[in-house]
Amino acid sequence: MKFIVGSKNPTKVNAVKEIFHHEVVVGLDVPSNVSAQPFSDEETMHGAINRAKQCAASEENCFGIGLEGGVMYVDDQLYLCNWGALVSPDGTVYTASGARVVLPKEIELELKQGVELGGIMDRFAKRKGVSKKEGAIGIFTNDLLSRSEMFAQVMTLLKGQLEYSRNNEKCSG
Ligand SMILES: O=P(O)(O)OP(=O)(O)OP(=O)(O)OC[C@H]1O[C@@H](n2cnc3c(O)ncnc32)[C@H](O)[C@@H]1O
Ligand SMILES: [Mg+2]
Repeated sequence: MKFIVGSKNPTKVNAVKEIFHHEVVVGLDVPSNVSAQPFSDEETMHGAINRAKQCAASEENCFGIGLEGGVMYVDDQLYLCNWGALVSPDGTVYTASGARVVLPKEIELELKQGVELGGIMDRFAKRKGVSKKEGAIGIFTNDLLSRSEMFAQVMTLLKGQLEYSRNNEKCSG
């Protein structure tokens, strides 16, 4: 079965390949239909769902996957957040969120001025292409957890939910 991921970002495509390693996995650029820099759990989740639905609709009988990064407040502290969505060929939508990490105040201030986190992170970490490699989560965990590993965890949550619902359908059917 083919898995179409709504991004060409290697951290996302590789995470799906790692978890669905027996399947055909391809990246497809589709719009998230939310802000380039989502600013809440809800907006980030909808970005993931929008991407997954477009991927699932792009071909017959395939799975669509959307992975979306964003930021969200808990009280007055800004966190990095991540969401994933999987749409099965029958149109069922599964969602899961990833690990969160606190973002420093100076990054929050730049984000509030409308700058995307990807660009901010490169300047902050004095590295290039952070969003396509270790990610903000890699930088702020001293490279203990990469963006790809975090997305792989989200994919595990989605795969597990898909398997759970298939097993339960069998039991009740
Ligand atoms: O091509 P796409 O799939 O859009 O990949 P992206 O890197 O832009 O990823 P998102 O749209 O999901 O993320 C929204 C913004 O937040 C940035 N971002 C999210 N998580 C990040 C992370 O862990 N490290 C660096 N930037 C991150 C990202 O670069 C974007 O500017
Ligand atoms: Mg983006």
